[in-house]
Amino acid sequence: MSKIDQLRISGQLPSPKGVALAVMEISRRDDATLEEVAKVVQSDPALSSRLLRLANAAASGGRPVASIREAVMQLGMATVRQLAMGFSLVDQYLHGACPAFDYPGFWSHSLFMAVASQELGRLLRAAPPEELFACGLMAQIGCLALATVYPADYGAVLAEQRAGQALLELERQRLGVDHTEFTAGIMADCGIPKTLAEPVCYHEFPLDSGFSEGSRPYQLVHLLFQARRMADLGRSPAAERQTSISELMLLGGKIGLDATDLGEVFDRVVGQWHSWAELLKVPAGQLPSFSAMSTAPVPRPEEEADEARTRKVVLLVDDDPTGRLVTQGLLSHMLGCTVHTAENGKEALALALEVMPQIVITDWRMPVMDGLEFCRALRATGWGQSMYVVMLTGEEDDEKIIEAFEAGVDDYLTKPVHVRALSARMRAALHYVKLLEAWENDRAQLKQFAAELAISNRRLEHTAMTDMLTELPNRRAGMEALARFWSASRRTGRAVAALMIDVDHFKSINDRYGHAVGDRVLQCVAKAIQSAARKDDSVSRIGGEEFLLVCHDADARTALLAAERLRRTIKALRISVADVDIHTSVSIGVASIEDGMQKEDDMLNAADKALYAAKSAGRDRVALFANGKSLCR
Ligand SMILES: Nc1nc2c(ncn2[C@@H]2O[C@H](COP(=O)(O)OP(=O)(O)OP(=O)(O)O)[C@@H](O)[C@H]2O)c(=O)[nH]1
Repeated sequence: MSKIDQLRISGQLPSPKGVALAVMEISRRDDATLEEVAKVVQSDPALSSRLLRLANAAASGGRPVASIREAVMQLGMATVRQLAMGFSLVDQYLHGACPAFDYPGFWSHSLFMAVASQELGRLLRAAPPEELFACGLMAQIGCLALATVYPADYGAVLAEQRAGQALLELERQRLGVDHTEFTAGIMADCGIPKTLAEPVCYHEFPLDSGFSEGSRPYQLVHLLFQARRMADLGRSPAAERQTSISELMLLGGKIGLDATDLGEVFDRVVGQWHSWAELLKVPAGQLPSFSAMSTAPVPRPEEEADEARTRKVVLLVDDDPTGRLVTQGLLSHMLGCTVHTAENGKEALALALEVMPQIVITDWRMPVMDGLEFCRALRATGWGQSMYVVMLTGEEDDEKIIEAFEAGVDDYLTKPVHVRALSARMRAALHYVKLLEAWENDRAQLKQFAAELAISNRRLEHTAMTDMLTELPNRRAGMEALARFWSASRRTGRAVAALMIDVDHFKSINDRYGHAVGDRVLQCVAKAIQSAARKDDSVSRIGGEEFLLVCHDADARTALLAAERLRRTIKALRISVADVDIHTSVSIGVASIEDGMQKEDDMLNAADKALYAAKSAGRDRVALFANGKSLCR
């Protein structure tokens, strides 16, 4: 004999009493009439008013139902029996022996589920709404039964249960039986037909039911699951409501309920829940309207506040409008993403370029361009490389999944989309996006550092190679230029010449006018040399009042002519500083590349010798050193 049978025989299982029991007995007889049932019901004022209320709700819009007989006729014998049972149980078990079991809370939740089942049933025409009311009310009666029969052990089970953990496993471990078995047993005792009792027993895990999609039990089990989730929302903390709403929207899509219908049903259910709770003396908390809850900002922990400010952009591609709407709702409400939607890959590709999403969630099978083609096209672009792509698929086949990964998807999610699976996948996607952002940030910073470094290196280099007074290349730069010109000449066979220019009697300018005026004279001479030189020649300041001009493609004659021109230019300079006009002159030593010269220094030394000759010859003149001799002009 099963545990339940033993308990039933010993009278320990929760069971209806009084009028409900009598209704049950009568309705079991084949010759029972509605009049008999009505008569018994009338003897219980509480039951009478409750049945009248339901009958009037069922007849909404029509003539009000005033008599119990009419109410019983309207509801039908089976429904009256089920309701009588349910109400009888509520009345008897508002308190109990298990201190850990929240009896009023249990009935409040069951009542919410009853009203939600009824209203969903009315909308979807899945079963008579009043029968669904009774089913909703009794859907978790097994929990009450376990708390009643095993108060201590069940208390321990409840204490052990972690947030979000299903009770069934714990119950089986501790008690050797779970609440769904008790629910099934009690529903059978109450005469609830198997066609209703079975979906009720599977309502917590509809996917385990194995009911074929589209069948009536399938519809019922999902309807009850939806009703259960609505009831769960009734008691969930404010911070979790948006997640629950998103899940409800997802589930609603499965039973053909769009977001507007769902919102309307939910608000209606809450209203009825309150008046039923008053009637049955069970608590019912206050709830904001469905739309208020779905648009309320989600309270987030401190560390997530930044993330909330920078909403992630998601592109959702799905040709199924319901699936798209539901997933969009989950992404925006639950995860705070900005969601753009497209109906096929082609449309999505254009939209991706426009909105640059960080995450792409795409269906596989779509008209025009399917998810696989879309993903390949996206990955072929430069800008689509770093987007995180999740493929929605009904395919479980490994080969197919591999094909998707080869097309460039980062992850996949099996359809129908479940809220927990979507959240888990989105967690991974958001983690990737966060890392990518951090990396891009680092890269941008590195780029900036590199640019700053390059600028400062250029500045340093400029400083190291430039004479600060005249802003001409300094000696080091002048020597490097000389070496370059020399090598180029060697390579091309073209001539090269060096002109060493020295300001005459510069010391006396310093002595007479002061250092600052001397500086000014040096600047003016430097400028004059620079202006006289050809664009590609090299001018540098190689000593205090000494400059070097290196001319490419210049033989001795050309260099001499240039030097003479330069000497005259400087001689003609009128340098005005502090109301004084200063005139100066330069001596220039010229040398050009000659046979026998081994390196650039040989030419430089030759120019130096020529300069010495020019100075010695009286200054303000040009001298050439060629073939081992200096010649002054
Ligand atoms: N104002 C100023 N004077 C400088 C600078 N660099 C070197 N001098 C001066 O330039 C003068 C060079 O004098 P000298 O080497 O005797 O040459 P000089 O007077 O031009 O005589 P000759 O070259 O023989 O014509 C020195 O008095 C240095 O102090 C500078 O940057 N600014």
